[in-house]
Amino acid sequence: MSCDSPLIIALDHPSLDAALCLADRLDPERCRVKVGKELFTRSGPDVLEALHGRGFQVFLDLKFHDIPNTVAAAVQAAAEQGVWMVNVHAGGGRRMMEAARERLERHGLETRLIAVTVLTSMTADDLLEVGVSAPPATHVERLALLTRDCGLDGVVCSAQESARLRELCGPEFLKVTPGIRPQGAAQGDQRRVMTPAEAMAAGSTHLVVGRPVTQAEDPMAALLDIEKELTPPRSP
Ligand SMILES: O=C(O)c1cc(=O)[nH]c(=O)n1[C@@H]1O[C@H](COP(=O)(O)O)[C@@H](O)[C@H]1O
Repeated sequence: MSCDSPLIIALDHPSLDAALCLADRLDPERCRVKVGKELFTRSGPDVLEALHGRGFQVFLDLKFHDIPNTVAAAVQAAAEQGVWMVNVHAGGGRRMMEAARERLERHGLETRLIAVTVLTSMTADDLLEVGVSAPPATHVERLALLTRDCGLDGVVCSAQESARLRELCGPEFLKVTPGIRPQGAAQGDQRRVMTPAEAMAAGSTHLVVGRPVTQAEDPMAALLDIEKELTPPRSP
């Protein structure tokens, strides 16, 4: 099933059963889902098969970061399981990203390949501590340009960086943005956040939303509230 919603719901659950319980409360025509490290490490590829069977397009978010050959093989393995999108860390560098992209091309795999720039939990101080003295926005720009140059489909970034990246890399370049917080929602461990409407206005192409939907009493209602916020009001 294909889906044209920009919403990607992060199934950050500790077990296959818990993730499917949540997925069964969502509509695959109104969102895609993201499977991350904890869920995949616990459940393995079974979770992908179960979600595909329910009609969801899946973003496999394992943020690969290793030597080029290892990452290319991992990206191929993900794509062969039919995932819609997979990601690597842009910090892995040009040869790693090019190897991953070339591997997909060589095997005719159409999975979208994107790269994480600077995690939305990172502040300028966090970057400084790992040897990056540039402000987060500058480092994101550098990594996004490198990612585009390597022929990837887009980046994961904070919505606060989407507008600048739309200018630099063009509107077609995917800007997948976590750190989305509807008005009044708890920020949690996220630092560079925006509301869904602000993020789309800034040029994000996809919004990754976790806890504001998954922890809601009625997840589908929370998703529809976000959808409503994104739909421009009709003129009278
Ligand atoms: O790659 C990601 O999806 C990601 C990158 C990033 O920089 N920040 C970030 O929060 N994420 C993921 O996006 C989701 C955000 O979840 P919430 O903070 O609960 O909305 C989590 O699954 C994170 O792993």
